This record gives sequence, C-alpha cells and structure tokens, in this order.
Amino acid sequence: MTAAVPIVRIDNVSKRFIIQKSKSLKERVVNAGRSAKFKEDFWALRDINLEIDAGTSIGLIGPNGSGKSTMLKTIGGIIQPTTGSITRRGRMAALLELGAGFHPDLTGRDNVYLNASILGLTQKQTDRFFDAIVDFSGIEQFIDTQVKFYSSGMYVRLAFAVAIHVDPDLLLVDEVLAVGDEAFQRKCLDKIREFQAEGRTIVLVTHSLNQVTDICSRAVLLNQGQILFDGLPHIAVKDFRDVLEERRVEEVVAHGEDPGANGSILSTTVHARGRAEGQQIEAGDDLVVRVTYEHPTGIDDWIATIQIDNFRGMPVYGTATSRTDTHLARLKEPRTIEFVLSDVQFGAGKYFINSSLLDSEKRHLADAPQAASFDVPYFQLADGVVRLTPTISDLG
Ligand SMILES: Nc1ncnc2c1ncn2[C@@H]1O[C@H](COP(=O)(O)OP(=O)(O)OP(=O)(O)O)[C@@H](O)[C@H]1O
Repeated sequence: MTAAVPIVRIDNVSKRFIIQKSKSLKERVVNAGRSAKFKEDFWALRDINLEIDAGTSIGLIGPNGSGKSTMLKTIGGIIQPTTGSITRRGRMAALLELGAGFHPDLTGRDNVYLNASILGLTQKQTDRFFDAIVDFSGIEQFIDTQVKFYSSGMYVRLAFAVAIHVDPDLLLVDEVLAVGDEAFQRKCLDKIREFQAEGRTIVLVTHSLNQVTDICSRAVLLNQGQILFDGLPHIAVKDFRDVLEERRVEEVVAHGEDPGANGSILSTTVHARGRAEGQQIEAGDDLVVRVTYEHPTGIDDWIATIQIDNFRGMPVYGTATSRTDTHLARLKEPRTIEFVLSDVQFGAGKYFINSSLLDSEKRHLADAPQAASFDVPYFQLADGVVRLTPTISDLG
C-alpha cells in the first residue's frame, strides 16, 4: 500500500494583517501622514500546520473572524503567508468571495472565458465546455449582461459552473454556496459528491455544520487563527459549539453581567427507565431526561425545553413545557424537570441533548448545548434516525 500523497501541505504558516487603530473617520483624517503609530499588527493565522491528502474532503469551521477565509486564500495562493510555506499540487479551482475572479464591466460570457483562462484553460477548451457551463449555471438569459448587474446568486451560479468544468484536482469553496437558492445548492452538493467519487479534493469553508458532517471526512476547527481541533467532523462540531458557548459567557462577563444572572442549567441527565445512565437506549424504551435549573432572583413564568440532535447536529426531536401545558412552579432554588419520552424508536447512532431555560416570551435565559448524550445500537434492518420496521415485498 502506498502512503497517501498530500495535495496541499501547510508548514508553520502565519499571516499578519496591519489594522488601523484609529477609531473614527475624523481621527483618521487628523492622523493622516503620521499613521504608523495608529496601526497595529493582527495575526489572522498563527503557526498552522496541515496536510491535506488527495481525494479527501475537508471542512474548515470556526467562529466569525477565526481565520477560515484567510486560510483558504493562502491555500489558493490569493494571499501570501507572512511566515511559513504552502505547497500545492495539481489544478485548482477556487470559489472564494463573491465576484472574485469576475470583471464587473464584462459580460457573463466574457467572464467565463476570462475565468477559465485564469484557471488554465485555452480558448478552444473553453469553447468546448461553454454550453455546459451556461447550462449548469441556469442563467443563459443573462449571459450577455455585464456581471455588475448580476444578483449574488447569479454570480455564484456562474462561478461554480466555471469552477467545476475546468477539471480541478482541488476545489476550494468559501461559504458562497449559501448564496444560491435551495435548488442550486442541491445541484452544487450533488456535483461535490460526484467530485468526491472521482477522487478530487475539496476544501470547504462553511457555517452550515450539517454540510460539514454530511460532506466532509475531516474537519478543522479554527479559533483566533489557530487550529483547535483537527479530526472527525462530528467532534469538531461539538467542540465548535463549546467555543461558541464559552464566547457567549465571556461576552456576558465582559459586559459586566453575571452569566448566571438570568438563570442557569445545573445538570442534564438521560437514561432509559429501569436502566442506569450511560447504558444504550433500545427500541421501545422510555427515555427519561432530567434537567435541573435555578434562577438567582426567582422567575414565575418560565419554560423548560429539550432538543435531541443526531451526531451530525441535526435536530431530530424537540419539546417544551409550553407545548404540553405543564405547570411549572416558581423557579429560584434548584428545580428538576423530568421529560419522559415513551416508547422511543431511534435509529442507530449517537444522540445529544440540548436543554434550555426560556422566559414566558420564549427568550433564551440559559442554554446547555450537548449537555448529555446517549447511544442507540445498530439496527440491522435499516438506517436512519427513526427506527421503523420494514416489510419489503417483490410485487413482480
Ligand atoms: N485584508 C485584511 N486586512 C486586515 N485584516 C483582515 C484582512 N482580511 C482578514 N482580516 C482579519 O483577519 C481575521 C480573520 O478573517 P477571516 O475572513 O479569515 O475570518 P473567517 O473565519 O473567514 O470569518 P467569517 O466566518 O466571519 O467569514 C479577521 O479578524 C479579519 O478582520
């Protein structure tokens, strides 16, 4: 067996931007000409080391400003790292920010040729693909319009259509798919799957965590320009949620507020009735979820909710005391609410429980994401998040 060859290799990459420190336009005008001391170094990427094997699909996730797009642009060679190096093999197509690679005054048609030539195609080769590109984009009617008049969705349609027709070994996609309408997104995702089957490499920046667990075999979680986690997508997604929750608490504290000022979730547990916590959940079990809340000053009207997500972070079930009209007594001292879900029929896999405390206006006072989890064993007859028993007949 030969070892996988990396198509991208990132060695000790850091990227520094110079950011303006002056706060207002007035200050900037006043300080023009002696601006040096009003500039500050900002490290968008710090000491990144990564190897991307050919044929893999890798997702870059992380909070806003964590460095995802900067990393994708350095992989794409659009920006140079301040220190470190990047090596890349094969033909690359990149869908970075909206409109990148398009000239606003040229028509869609001219931009297809321009873009394809930047990506290494001759005019003859582009001639051959032109109709297929326009057809995939679905914007034939506007192909002779200057692209400055395009909507963001139209830009993306054309850019994606070009990118997939230049036979790339490596496809870089930055969030742009979110701009297309649902039908086009589905078409793009189908194409991405086709690319995967053909052994091409995909690097995807997205805020859609479902997309990461769905498409990618590996995910890299960035935070403040550093790699926090690199590995299985569902673990990266869980760690990401933890980062977001930590940030929320930090922001609350920075605003001089006590994170527990609006109430807290002290614990969340789950078990099958009659069995201990941590044991697998079987079909037909009654699932018992207990959540303990408290409120520093006391609240009369409140709502307790739980949501169950599968390991990909997709919600599969949710309920709330407001839905069942359960009367809750005033919350101040710790109070435990028990949710019993009878005769559960979950498909095989791992599930997470998110619990929340809401006020009567349904504003979130406290959240505990992925506060507890349970496992459902393999079900031989089918896959999926629900366990249904099939009867399959050949009707001739
Ligand atoms: N050209 C630039 N000049 C100065 N700072 C920049 C520049 N480009 C990016 N940055 C900064 O670098 C940091 C990382 O930006 P980047 O766009 O890579 O983040 P991101 O993770 O893609 O964020 P988002 O999820 O919001 O798209 C941000 O703080 C951003 O302001």
